[in-house]
Amino acid sequence: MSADIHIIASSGSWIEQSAIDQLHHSAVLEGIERVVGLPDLHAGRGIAVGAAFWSPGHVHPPLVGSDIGCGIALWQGDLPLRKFRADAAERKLHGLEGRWSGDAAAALGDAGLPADLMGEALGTIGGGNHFAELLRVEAVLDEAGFDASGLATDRVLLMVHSGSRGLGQAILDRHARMAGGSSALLADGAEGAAYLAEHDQAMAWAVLNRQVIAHRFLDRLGMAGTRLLDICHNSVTPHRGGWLHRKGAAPADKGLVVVPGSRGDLTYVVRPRSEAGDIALASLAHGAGRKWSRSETKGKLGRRVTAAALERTPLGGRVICEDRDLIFEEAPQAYKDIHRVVRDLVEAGLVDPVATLRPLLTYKVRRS
Ligand SMILES: Nc1nc2c(ncn2[C@@H]2O[C@H](COP(=O)(O)O)[C@@H](O)[C@H]2O)c(=O)[nH]1
Ligand SMILES: [Mn+2]
Repeated sequence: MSADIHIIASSGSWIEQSAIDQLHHSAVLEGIERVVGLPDLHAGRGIAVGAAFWSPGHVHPPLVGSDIGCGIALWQGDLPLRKFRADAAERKLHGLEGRWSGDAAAALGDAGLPADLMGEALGTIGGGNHFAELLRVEAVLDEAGFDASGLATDRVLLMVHSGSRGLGQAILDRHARMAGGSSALLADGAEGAAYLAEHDQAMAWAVLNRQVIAHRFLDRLGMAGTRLLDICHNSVTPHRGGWLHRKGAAPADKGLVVVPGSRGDLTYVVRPRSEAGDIALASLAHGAGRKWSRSETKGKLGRRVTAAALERTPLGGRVICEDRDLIFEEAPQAYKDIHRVVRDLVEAGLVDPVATLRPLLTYKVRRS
């Protein structure tokens, strides 16, 4: 039997057939009863990204994926925007790839995690589309919502997108090996419970990771900061008596959400509508979503654009990315139109936009 599939996107939105095919494959997995595709839907490695899946009694580790707990945190720095200098910030952002010099064991212990749980990777962004980005408020779209958000128009903001690094991958691999052919685990069986316990640790580790990354960046820039939100978009959590898998989907039941476009486009801060009910499985788009795969992007841009040109963005932002392949793979052109994605969420009655944010400097990786 196939689950009910609901896709939230207008007819003009960019949704590839391969992503819809992947939703159909997931819809026949054991115990899956509801599937929702969000406007950032795109094909992933076997499982569509930008989607939510609900089952009354089964948990499927592949529907969360390898980067368990991946998410986005938004911090507000105490540096007044008028004092921000991109050249100085760029000079200061060094030495962030190596091991954190803080007390990882104590930080892990304080977060309720084993003191030796991958302390060596704590506070590192990782590769792919993970990033840390400095931004400022571009426009206030809802005065009352903005006042309640804690955001200020005259401060530098820091957005951190990272996850559980190798930890989530190891958990997924272990359970995939044990499961053999089928990915279904009974949530109240021994193996399901073991996966959920490890998943919860990886979620907590990822939240702590984003916190340490933010502290490292703020510290380098000589700022203090306050965390305004932290939202996981890869998870499986209890929902309406069953289990809700989110694969690249932000929760609509945890307060304000940031929906980033790309390093060359705006980010939206949105307030989920409480009256939206469960039409989207309490989930929202977690970004713009990819329009082109990584290899496609390199091929399409390779001859037309230089790596140096990609170090500056159409909105005047800067990019620190000393990995030549990655700077192409993550080019703004590879992503869908964020304004359209957010408009689809608004038209579906799921969110009210509060503000937009403009990127000033995006940090991906340094080699030295
Ligand atoms: N502001 C920025 N947004 C970015 C950047 N790179 C990607 N993105 C957006 O984030 C989501 C994250 O997707 P995930 O599937 O990897 O979790 C992606 O869909 C883009 O819209 C960036 O450098 N800056
Ligand atoms: Mn992510």
